[in-house]
Amino acid sequence: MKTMVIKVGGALLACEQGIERLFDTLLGLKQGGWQLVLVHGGGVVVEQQLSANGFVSEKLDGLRITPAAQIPVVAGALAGTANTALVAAAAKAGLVPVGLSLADGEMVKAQVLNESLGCVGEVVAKDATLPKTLLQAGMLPIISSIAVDECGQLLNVNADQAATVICQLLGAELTLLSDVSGVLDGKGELIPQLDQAECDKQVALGVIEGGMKVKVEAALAAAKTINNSVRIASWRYPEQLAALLDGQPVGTAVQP
Ligand SMILES: Nc1ncnc2c1ncn2[C@@H]1O[C@H](COP(=O)(O)OP(=O)(O)O)[C@@H](O)[C@H]1O
Ligand SMILES: CC(=O)N[C@@H](CCC(=O)OP(=O)(O)O)C(=O)O
Repeated sequence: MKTMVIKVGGALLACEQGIERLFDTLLGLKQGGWQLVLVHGGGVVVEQQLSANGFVSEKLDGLRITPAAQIPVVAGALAGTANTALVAAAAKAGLVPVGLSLADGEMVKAQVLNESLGCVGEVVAKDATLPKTLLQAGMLPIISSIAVDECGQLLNVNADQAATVICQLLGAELTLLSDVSGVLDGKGELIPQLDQAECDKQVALGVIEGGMKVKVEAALAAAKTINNSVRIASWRYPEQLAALLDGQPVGTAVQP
């Protein structure tokens, strides 16, 4: 059976209608014969909860600097608030979700990415037993981007990088759904196709930056591993979800 990893992030967690439409789409894809894994971020929820706890948060090149004192709040926001909200909505839509984080079932191996970012992790694929077992049972794994390293330290992983690693783990297709309709050029127009050379050019020009730079780099890494294009599109627009359901081209195709 074909497997697709779908990643959602951005303001989705604050958009009830968006969540409902997403799971209706996932239900349609499942009925169309796809095995699905949902990987999620929730930067908006992280920011709300850090600020409610009196923390100020900063990003560096699209990655959140995560001091050790903040990781309990970040883990609570992503593996708790965001994950359970998505599990609840998936169950309501008639799917059989299982809420997980990257820390479960030895799916990945994690380590600190760079001491200067604090408790931020980088991950590589390890053992696919857990998600494969759940998929065979017809369930929908919903995975947050919280990992644990070999010392038992909780780590905050960018959710696009988390999705790439789960895609690599399963040899699955990958679709990254964001707030924006895809990668945009200097005039704000959608770039339908992007390869490494074009990506390097747009990054050097400063057209692709911040969270989108992290996303495109994660998409390129995944595309090369699976030797297939990776889609960057949006959960926001019903017509993009409909196209995804119909197997039509949508958003930006990142080419290996
Ligand atoms: N060339 C670009 N095309 C589209 N978005 C871009 C581009 N460069 C930077 N961005 C920014 O990247 C954001 C998407 O990245 P991010 O916020 O990390 O998404 P998500 O939270 O969905 O993972 C956009 O909302 C936009 O502000
Ligand atoms: C290290 C790092 O940047 N972690 C991200 C994890 C969540 C995420 O990636 O959320 P989106 O997909 O909504 O952007 C963060 O703390 O915001």
